[in-house]
Amino acid sequence: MKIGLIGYGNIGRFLLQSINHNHLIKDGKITAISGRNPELGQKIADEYDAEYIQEVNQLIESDVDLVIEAATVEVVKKHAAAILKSGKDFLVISVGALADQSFYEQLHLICEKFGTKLLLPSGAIGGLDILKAAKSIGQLETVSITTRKPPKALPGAPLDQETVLFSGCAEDAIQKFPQNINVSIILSLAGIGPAKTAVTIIADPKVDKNNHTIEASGSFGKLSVKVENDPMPENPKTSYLAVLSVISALQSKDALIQMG
Ligand SMILES: NC(=O)C1=CN([C@@H]2O[C@H](COP(=O)(O)OP(=O)(O)OC[C@H]3O[C@@H](n4cnc5c(N)ncnc54)[C@H](O)[C@@H]3O)[C@@H](O)[C@H]2O)C=CC1
Ligand SMILES: O=C([O-])CC(=O)C(=O)O
Repeated sequence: MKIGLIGYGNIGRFLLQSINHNHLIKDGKITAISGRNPELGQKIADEYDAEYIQEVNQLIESDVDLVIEAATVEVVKKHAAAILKSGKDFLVISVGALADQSFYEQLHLICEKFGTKLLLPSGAIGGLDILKAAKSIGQLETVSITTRKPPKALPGAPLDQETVLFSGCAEDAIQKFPQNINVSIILSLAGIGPAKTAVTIIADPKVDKNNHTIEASGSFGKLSVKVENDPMPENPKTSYLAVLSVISALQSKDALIQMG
């Protein structure tokens, strides 16, 4: 499997190391990378024996079988449709892009028509299988996520006191924190949607991990899951579990939610 990668930041670099150097994906190799900084891109491409392609449009025309996005919500919004129409599967980590229901449905139709898959790994959270089961024929009534991170992991957070930065629905949370609360959107997709999923974001100088607590209730009973994530060494905003979920999705060529 030839893989194209968009973004060579924290997650992208970890994937290059895991896949191209440590051979963690059987028969898989990142053969092309695309990103905004050509000088750095070429250097990283050389280091990992890949081709540097500046424009995503050219990556779409290349011979890769699967594209991984490890960049931003905006990149997904801009390129998802064209990637899936080109016959390539698309694995998205900035799942916040799918908060817009009409965009999500549009991609679903493209996947059906072009026989491609949108792969959405569980990212920095878990427990989504329970939500999916709970709503299969039962009633899933409430779903919430409380994210508690160190101030340095959240934009605009005061450094010295516990502060609630956001309280509202996932749809609004991802607008305000597009780099920090993608987890609320994968949770919404597995559960009751971004308008009904409750989100609280707390900056807490007393914690050193990225904590996510998910609570849900419905005809199945009640759910409570807390994950205390170690941050990535080079980007405290991102939890290590997020990149592990990408590796896991690639290893099984599967993901929690698949369209198409
Ligand atoms: N689903 C989840 O649970 C999680 C999702 N994320 C999301 O994953 C994404 C990547 O995270 P990190 O690697 O930690 O971030 P990062 O900031 O270390 O790397 C992102 C890279 O994307 C590049 N980039 C920005 N705009 C681009 C464009 N238009 N075209 C190509 N490259 C572009 C940047 O230059 C940077 O190198 C972020 O959107 C982050 O919010 C992060 C953690 C958990
Ligand atoms: O990595 C995390 O803990 C969560 C995160 O940044 C996101 O969902 O965007």
